[in-house]
Amino acid sequence: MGKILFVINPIAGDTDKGHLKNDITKILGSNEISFFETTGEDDETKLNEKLDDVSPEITVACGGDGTVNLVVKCIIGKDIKLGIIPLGSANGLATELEIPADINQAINLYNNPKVRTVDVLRVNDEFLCIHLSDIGLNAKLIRRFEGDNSRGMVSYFKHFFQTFFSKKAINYSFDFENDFFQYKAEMVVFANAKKYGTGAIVNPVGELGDRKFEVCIFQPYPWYAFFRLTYLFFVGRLNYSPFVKIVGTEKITVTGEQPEHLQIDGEPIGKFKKVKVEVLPDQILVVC
Ligand SMILES: Nc1ncnc2c1ncn2[C@@H]1O[C@H](COP(=O)(O)OP(=O)(O)OP(=O)(O)O)[C@@H](O)[C@H]1O
Repeated sequence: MGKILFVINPIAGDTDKGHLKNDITKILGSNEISFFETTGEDDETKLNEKLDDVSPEITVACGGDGTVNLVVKCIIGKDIKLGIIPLGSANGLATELEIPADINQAINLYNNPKVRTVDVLRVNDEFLCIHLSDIGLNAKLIRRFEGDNSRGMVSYFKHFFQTFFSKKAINYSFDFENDFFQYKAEMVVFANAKKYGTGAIVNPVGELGDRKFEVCIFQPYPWYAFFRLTYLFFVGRLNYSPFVKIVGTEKITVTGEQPEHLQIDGEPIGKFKKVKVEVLPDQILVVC
């Protein structure tokens, strides 16, 4: 086994990671291991320097989806495999890949690593998304929550209700290279995967390595449809709702009548009127 670099986000998930390095060294003692800690500032440049220095075979994101996204940005196009130790408040990709939530079991995977190929999405020619991105309702909620120092579940639900009760639908045009349509929508999801870290299955037909992604369009619905919609969300049957359109594609440009919040892999990116998404097939080998 070649070198393994562990990228630790010390603040992810708000948990104590004091034992992490020791646990990794104990479980993987016979391997050549190095560590890199994120600071939240200029991590991409610093991690790229570390990768040049260490030349690892595997780089393991120890954190949530934001840390995974950082590692993917730095290893894409290089001959380096991705690993994940799920330590974030949102571990959407790790859950999707069925990486054990038990940290020691997740570390133990590197004693006998098996890999699978996953696609990556490129957003507005600039950002990479490996899990889920969306514009509208959810992105606005994430932006509000991230901007609140008080975090935690109480804060999350406060922002959830504030965002939910002030939601509005706007007109979007959907330009698939060989098709074009317009809909009013409250939220548009660009889904490489199936489900959010909460377990809500936004894209029942999602597959991480199918060389395409799905556009999930949430249209406005009457209040009484809320309960069925929530049920369908959690049992993975949103494609049975008349208010949700799910379309598979390799490329799309979505243009809203006004700029809307965009989030990528759980990180708020800003407001955009136009969002172009394309799949980069078979980009990453991930240990799972
Ligand atoms: N040392 C640090 N101090 C402060 N912020 C950091 C640090 N290292 C990374 N970050 C920030 O952590 C975020 C990524 O967190 P990640 O998604 O992996 O975990 P998380 O627990 O799910 O976090 P969040 O709830 O913020 O999404 C990025 O916004 C990144 O800039």
